[in-house]
Amino acid sequence: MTPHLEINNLTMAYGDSVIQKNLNFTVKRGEIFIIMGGSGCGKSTLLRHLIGLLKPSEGEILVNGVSLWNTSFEERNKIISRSGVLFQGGALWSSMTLGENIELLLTEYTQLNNKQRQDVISYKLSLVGLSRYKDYYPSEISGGMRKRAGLARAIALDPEILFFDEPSAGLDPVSSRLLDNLILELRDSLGATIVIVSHELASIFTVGDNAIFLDPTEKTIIATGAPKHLLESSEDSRVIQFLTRTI
Ligand SMILES: Nc1ncnc2c1ncn2[C@@H]1O[C@H](COP(=O)(O)OP(=O)(O)OP(=O)(O)O)[C@@H](O)[C@H]1O
Repeated sequence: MTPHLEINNLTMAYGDSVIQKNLNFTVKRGEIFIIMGGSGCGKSTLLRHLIGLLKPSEGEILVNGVSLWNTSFEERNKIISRSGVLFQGGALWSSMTLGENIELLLTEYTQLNNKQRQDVISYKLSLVGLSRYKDYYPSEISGGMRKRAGLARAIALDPEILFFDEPSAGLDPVSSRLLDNLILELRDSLGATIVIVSHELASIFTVGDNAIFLDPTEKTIIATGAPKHLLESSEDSRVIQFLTRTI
């Protein structure tokens, strides 16, 4: 079966500054895949490449077997429109209610009429436990609720693949655990593939089916596998140190 994502010999750079090189990995359909590594190693940069915001210096990214950059502009936009993204902080539009935040995407990208849009908004907010908050502004709800609202917006267009950048950043341990449970529920109910940048160990071990570990010095992947398996069997001190740290 074709992997949902296939990354071949990817090198990423800002100008002359190479961030990571020779990255090779695949993400299976329906998998929760974690991109991990210490601060500044290039996790968010990789995520920005996977969602088509940045163009590789070398190598290619295949989505369902189709190269993201070796294709037409229209085809690339079509691929990108089938993915949902939750950036750090939730990134909701603060001048709009939660309902309006979702509605904007539906108006832009679908032909749904007003009644259908309201039904989708109610359904997506109910999936993340925010049914009663449709008319609230982001500033009127908690940080954990804002993350969930961002999640509702990320799934507004029924994406096949979801990308999350540090979803539990800034959350207390309880909200973080609730968000992990929600991510698992969404994977099961939507059947979506989920790619998460994270350095939160509790979250990595709870939701991760598979993972890569980026190293800032070698500037490439130094470990691949299920996080629990890496913890038990990796012999690389950098990986073990990361997976057993206490902060
Ligand atoms: N737009 C940019 N232009 C130039 N350099 C950048 C840009 N964005 C990030 N970088 C650099 O690329 C490197 C990787 O950054 P990136 O944010 O991808 O790392 P990260 O692993 O996600 O870090 P963190 O865990 O701290 O969020 C860093 O050295 C950063 O300074």
